[in-house]
Amino acid sequence: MKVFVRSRPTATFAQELIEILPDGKTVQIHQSKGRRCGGYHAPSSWCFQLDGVLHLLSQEEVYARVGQEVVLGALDGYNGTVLCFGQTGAGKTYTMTGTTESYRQRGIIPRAVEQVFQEVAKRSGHIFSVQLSYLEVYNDTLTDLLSTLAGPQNLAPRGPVPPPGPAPRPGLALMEEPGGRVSIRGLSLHTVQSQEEALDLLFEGELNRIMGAHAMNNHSSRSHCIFTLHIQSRSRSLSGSTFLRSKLSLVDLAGSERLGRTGGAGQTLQEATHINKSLSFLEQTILALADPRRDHVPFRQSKLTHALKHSLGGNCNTVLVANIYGEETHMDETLSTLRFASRMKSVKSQPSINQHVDPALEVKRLQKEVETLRDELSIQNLLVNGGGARYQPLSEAQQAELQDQVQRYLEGSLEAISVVSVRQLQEVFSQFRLVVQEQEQRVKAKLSQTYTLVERGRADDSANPKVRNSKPGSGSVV
Ligand SMILES: Nc1ncnc2c1ncn2[C@@H]1O[C@H](COP(=O)(O)OP(=O)(O)OP(=O)(O)O)[C@@H](O)[C@H]1O
Repeated sequence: MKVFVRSRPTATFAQELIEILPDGKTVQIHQSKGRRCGGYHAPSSWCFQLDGVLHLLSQEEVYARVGQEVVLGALDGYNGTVLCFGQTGAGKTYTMTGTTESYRQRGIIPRAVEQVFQEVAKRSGHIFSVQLSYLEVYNDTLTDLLSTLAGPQNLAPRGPVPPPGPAPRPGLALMEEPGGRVSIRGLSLHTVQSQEEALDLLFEGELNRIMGAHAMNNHSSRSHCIFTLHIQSRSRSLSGSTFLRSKLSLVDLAGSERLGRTGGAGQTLQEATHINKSLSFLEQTILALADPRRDHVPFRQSKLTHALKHSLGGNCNTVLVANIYGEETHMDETLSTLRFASRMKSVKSQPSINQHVDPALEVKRLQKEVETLRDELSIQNLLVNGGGARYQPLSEAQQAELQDQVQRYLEGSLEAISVVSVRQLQEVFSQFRLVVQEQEQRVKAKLSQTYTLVERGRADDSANPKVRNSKPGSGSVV
């Protein structure tokens, strides 16, 4: 897995405590004097090796490092996930969605949508279909952020067909299918044809997200959100029945909070408890995934980890952005975010292309192949074993049938002529000869309306040019 660290810009960045090494990939944390970590005597420094430190980089630069490759992979049929993780207020939503105040500050999701549609326009050799869904996990409950827009046709086609009339909004449920695949029953899928349509849905979903204010962020996400693009593509040139289907999941996790610091009470406190609990389950899951001796990974401990089962490792290209707020007062949170990041880095994934076969098209293809093989076999039998059929002339009806086939073949309405005997083969060839002769006659007749046709090699014409006008607007052709 790829892991980056992004620091939120601040005038009071703790540069003595957070050292970014010149390789741009290593962060060293130095202990401040007399400091203890979590009640223990902490070592004097920690070193974290990552894939990149995104310090004071613009949204565009962050996208180029974090998002571009994963999006290209998704268009090639690989599942991809980008996750933002970190303490509250460290810049996860800014990284993932950006701000609506300025177009330049748009985040990974709108840029990924833009790149997907740009690539779709470039790849004219493929037919693409793009659908999206937007899921929220709030207090361990799943919510469809786009359910208000979902017609019954958009709901995942599982379970009994709903009765006509306004669709009741079913609760979402995580379903584990026989092959271990996790799907979310009831989550609406929306087909989008353009970047604009996709962004409209993103903003609609954003409006439905649960946000709250607390001492450290007055616009804090109180839930985990998973925006997913479902991409399907089929080659225009290959008439085969295979197609590619991939999922690009863009995940904005709620931030970990130290309850005393955020000053929450009542609902905010309850939310924070849920957020911290689900993040701690996420850490346990990552720990298990990173440990090759563990054969059980506790994905089902929480809705968040269960929903992310196929987005963490497995056959997916996963990138984590660990957001930190590099001020001295947040050193404990920074340290724990970096620890999470380095655990995530040791999780192995094996990205593989998601190729599928369309069963209906595959049956048609196989039926056609069986027919062709049967025809070839009967010709082979006739050629090898002989047999009376070869010498029997075709009946008039058989000849007419073949003639009709040849005509339709030449017009383009018939893909192949069906031939099962040498006699028929000969008849097809003679039909072709007839067609060519008729064409020749027609061309000659047309030319002689305008030109005088002269035979090549005639003595009195030997000095003639090949085409000679005999009257204005006409000539002769050799
Ligand atoms: N790289 C950055 N550049 C400019 N502003 C930033 C950056 N990162 C974060 N901010 C600003 O910091 C504030 C908090 O960021 P944001 O809401 O993204 O944090 P968060 O990690 O999503 O918090 P929470 O977990 O509480 O939802 C926002 O006003 C955001 O615009």
